[in-house]
Amino acid sequence: MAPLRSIVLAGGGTGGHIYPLLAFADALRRRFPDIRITTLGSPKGMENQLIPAAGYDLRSIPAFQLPRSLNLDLLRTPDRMYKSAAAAGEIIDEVQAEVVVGFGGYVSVPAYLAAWRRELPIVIHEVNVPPGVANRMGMKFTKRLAVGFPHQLEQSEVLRNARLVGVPLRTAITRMDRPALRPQALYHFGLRPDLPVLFVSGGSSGARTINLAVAGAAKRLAHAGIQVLHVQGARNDPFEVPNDLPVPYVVVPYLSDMQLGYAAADLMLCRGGAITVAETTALGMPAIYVPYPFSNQEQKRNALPVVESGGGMLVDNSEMTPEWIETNIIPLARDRQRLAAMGTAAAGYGRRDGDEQLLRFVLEAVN
Ligand SMILES: CC(=O)N[C@H]1[C@@H](OP(=O)(O)OP(=O)(O)OC[C@H]2O[C@@H](n3ccc(=O)[nH]c3=O)[C@H](O)[C@@H]2O)O[C@H](CO)[C@@H](O)[C@@H]1O
Repeated sequence: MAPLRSIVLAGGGTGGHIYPLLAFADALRRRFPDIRITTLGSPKGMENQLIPAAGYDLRSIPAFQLPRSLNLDLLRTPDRMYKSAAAAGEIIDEVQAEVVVGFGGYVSVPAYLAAWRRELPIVIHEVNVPPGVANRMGMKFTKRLAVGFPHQLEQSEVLRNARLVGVPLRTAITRMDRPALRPQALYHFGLRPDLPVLFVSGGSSGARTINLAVAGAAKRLAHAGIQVLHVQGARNDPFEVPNDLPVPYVVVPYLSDMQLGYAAADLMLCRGGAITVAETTALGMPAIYVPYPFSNQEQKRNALPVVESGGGMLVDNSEMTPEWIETNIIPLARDRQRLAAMGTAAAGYGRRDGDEQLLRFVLEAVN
């Protein structure tokens, strides 16, 4: 099989689209050290921080906003879409890309359109049910669809014939030896080795409801001997945590080295974003999922199979209160046996080879 020489990866907006793109870029680089990897992003998304920091070439193309629901008139009318597609096409031509792989987010649509006009192979990676608007538009241009989870094949008509590849995850996470990294991670955050750690993260943007509930339960958690490592989300308002707690409660705005958080944690409290679920299960991390309530139930669908297999708990956003935490999280965090059983069940659902499986699928498309 001839080596791939040049590829364009498109995806942007939040971490949920960008981290899989980066993990896939790493897999490409490992397999084809000389490959030219060009990423397409929009001027304002998180890709502008995350992609250059990971050492990849990011090209911005003019942004245009898609509606939350699919409307095909968009493909016929707006100038801005064609301006974006022209910009994407110029980049595709310049780098002589052999294939375009998209991960969703508005910026993927012009990349799909430009690749289709050039008759280049297009591969779409989708992690949600229902699929995101951008990827659903992309499906007009290609039948090469890859998904992250088994439930997507069952629950979405348009994804029924997709290839199940899993989610490309960062090797810092998939290749991590959690027990070995734990002492360093605890030291890094100033946490104690003798008490359980609750790791709180509301996805790439943070989650206000979870932040306020956990902060409101800070005293009760601390007096029960439970430490908290709390990622508040870079753009979220700060919240008050009492400063006279008997055990550590550590607040950080964002974790670039997410593996350190996972290594320090005994139990996670999180939203149900697809990449988060892929990571917790790949690591066998017991987790309490609080799905974001305003996104077509997609986060509930992500978390439900894990919870049904015994790997976690599911809580409605409206029930996420300090009282719920006291009643449910405190006993769980202190029950090592139950945590271990949940972790084993979560690991049974998780997979670590999404990057390699997607690479295989893309190479099939090119050859
Ligand atoms: C509100 C909303 O619409 N959220 C969507 C968004 O979630 P969101 O963008 O929050 O993405 P996910 O929860 O799927 O993934 C978050 C990613 O950010 C990383 N991370 C997070 C915090 C941090 O401090 N450091 C860090 O590295 C996590 O390790 C993970 O890799 O995209 C997901 C994937 O399309 C969807 O399933 C979610 O429904």
